[in-house]
Amino acid sequence: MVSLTVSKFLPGRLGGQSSMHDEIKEVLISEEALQEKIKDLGKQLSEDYQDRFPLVVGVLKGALPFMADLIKRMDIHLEIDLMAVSSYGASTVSSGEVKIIKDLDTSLEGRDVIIVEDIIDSGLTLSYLVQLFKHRNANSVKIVTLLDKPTGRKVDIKPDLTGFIVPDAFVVGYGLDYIERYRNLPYIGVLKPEVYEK
Ligand SMILES: O=P(O)(O)OC[C@H]1O[C@H](OP(=O)(O)OP(=O)(O)O)[C@H](O)[C@@H]1O
Ligand SMILES: Nc1nc2[nH]cnc2c(=O)[nH]1
Repeated sequence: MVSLTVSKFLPGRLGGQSSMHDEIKEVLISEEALQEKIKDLGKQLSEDYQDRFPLVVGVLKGALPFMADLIKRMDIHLEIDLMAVSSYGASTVSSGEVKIIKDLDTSLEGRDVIIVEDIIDSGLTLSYLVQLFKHRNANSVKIVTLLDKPTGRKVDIKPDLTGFIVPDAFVVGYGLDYIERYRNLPYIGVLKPEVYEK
C-alpha cells in the first residue's frame, strides 16, 4: 500500500519547468495502442447495438477521455449521459464506499445501458452502479472498460468488453489520476516512486 502525504502535494509543487512526462516511470499502453483498441471496441459495440439506441453512461471523471473517443467510433444512433461517483477520494486505495457526486439526467426505464469505465479494480464502483441501474428498470446493463485489473477484485464482477488487462500497479493517464493530476496524459503509465514521496 502506498502512503500519502497529500498536504505536501500542493498545486504547482511539481510545476515549474519539469514536464509531467518526466514523472512517469514506464508507459504501459501507448497512445497509438489505446486508439487502435478503441476503434475495435467502437466497431464491436456498433454491431452489438445496431437499431437499439443505447444510453451510453460515462463514469466521471476518469472515463471522460475514453468515452469521448469511444462514442466517435460508434457508428449508430445513441444517447449519452454522465454520472460522477467516487470511492477513492485522494487515496490510491478504495474506501469501499461509493458516493454519488452527480446523478444521471435520463430515466433508465426500459433502456439498454452501456456503462463506460476507465478501469475496474476492486469492482466496487461498477457493482454498485449495475445494481442501481437494474433497480431503475434498465432493460439491459453492459459494461465496457478500457482497463481491467483483475488482481484488485473484491467483488465478483466481469466487464462485457475490455480494452486491456493491467498489472497490479496504480496506473495513471488517459483519465486516470493521482490526486487529480495526470488525467490529461495521452497514454497509460505508472508514476516514479518519488512522486508519492513529495
Ligand atoms: O473498481 P474500483 O476499485 O471501484 O475502481 C474503479 C473506479 O475508481 C476510479 O474512480 P475514482 O473513484 O477514483 O474517481 P475518478 O474517476 O473521479 O478519479 C475509476 O475511475 C473507477 O471509476
Ligand atoms: N488512477 C487510478 N485510479 C484507480 N482506481 C482504481 N484503480 C486505479 C488505478 O490503478 N489508478
